[in-house]
Amino acid sequence: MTDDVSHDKRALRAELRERRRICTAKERNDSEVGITANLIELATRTGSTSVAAYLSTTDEPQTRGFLHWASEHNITVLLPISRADGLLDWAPYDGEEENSDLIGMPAPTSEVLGPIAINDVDLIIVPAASVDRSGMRMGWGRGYFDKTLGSMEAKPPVYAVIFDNEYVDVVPTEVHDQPVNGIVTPTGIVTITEHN
Ligand SMILES: Nc1nc2c(c(=O)[nH]1)N(C=O)[C@@H](CNc1ccc(C(=O)N[C@@H](CCC(=O)O)C(=O)O)cc1)CN2
Ligand SMILES: Nc1ncnc2c1ncn2[C@@H]1O[C@H](COP(=O)(O)OP(=O)(O)OP(=O)(O)O)[C@@H](O)[C@H]1O
Repeated sequence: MTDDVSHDKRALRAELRERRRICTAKERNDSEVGITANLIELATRTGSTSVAAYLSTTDEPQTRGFLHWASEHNITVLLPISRADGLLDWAPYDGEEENSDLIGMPAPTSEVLGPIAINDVDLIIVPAASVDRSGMRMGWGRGYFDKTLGSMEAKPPVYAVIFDNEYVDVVPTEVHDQPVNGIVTPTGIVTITEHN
């Protein structure tokens, strides 16, 4: 059973990865404007003063416009750094130079805080490959966010950032998968009530 699900996830990820890869420059630009505006709206609406987010790669929904806005509005943003043990370290966004972490994701070069630093934020913005209408999230396949979210006792709102076509009826799920409270796309914010 689980093998079928992980096969389904892999196939779906490959398809979504390819769709992101073939996006045109114009599509990327247009989506960045919307994503930034909607992330700002979400942070404002939730009155967040401290947010966990991520440094996007070229193919992901772009987060840097939001990060820049947050730093200008005295909102602390923590960014993940992948660790070999499957947990995430966190480090504050400082607009300075970036590095690559051990799996080649962009990572901050500021002071490294341990995995529990995320417990203090008001809002968590996560990357995802796809989210379904019940809030189940499928990530990129290393379980980093499932472990992180699954280990938190009191979770603030968790929103995944995806493109509109990645919000689907159902994603394949396994027992360890953690749901999100909503999604942010280039065209809007959807809050999902089921599960939460
Ligand atoms: N910008 C960004 N930073 C992030 C994440 C992210 O998704 N985006 N992460 C979120 O967790 C963590 C890194 N997670 C990753 C998870 C998988 C792969 C990866 O290369 N996956 C394979 C597919 C594996 C499969 O299909 O089973 C691949 O894409 O080829 C890379 C990073 C931490 N930092
Ligand atoms: N809470 C957990 N404890 C231990 N292992 C876990 C946990 N969550 C996920 N895993 C393991 O991580 C691997 C990847 O899981 P999955 O395919 O659900 O990742 P994902 O949700 O796509 O990734 P991510 O959360 O990094 O974006 C699986 O082998 C799974 O067994």
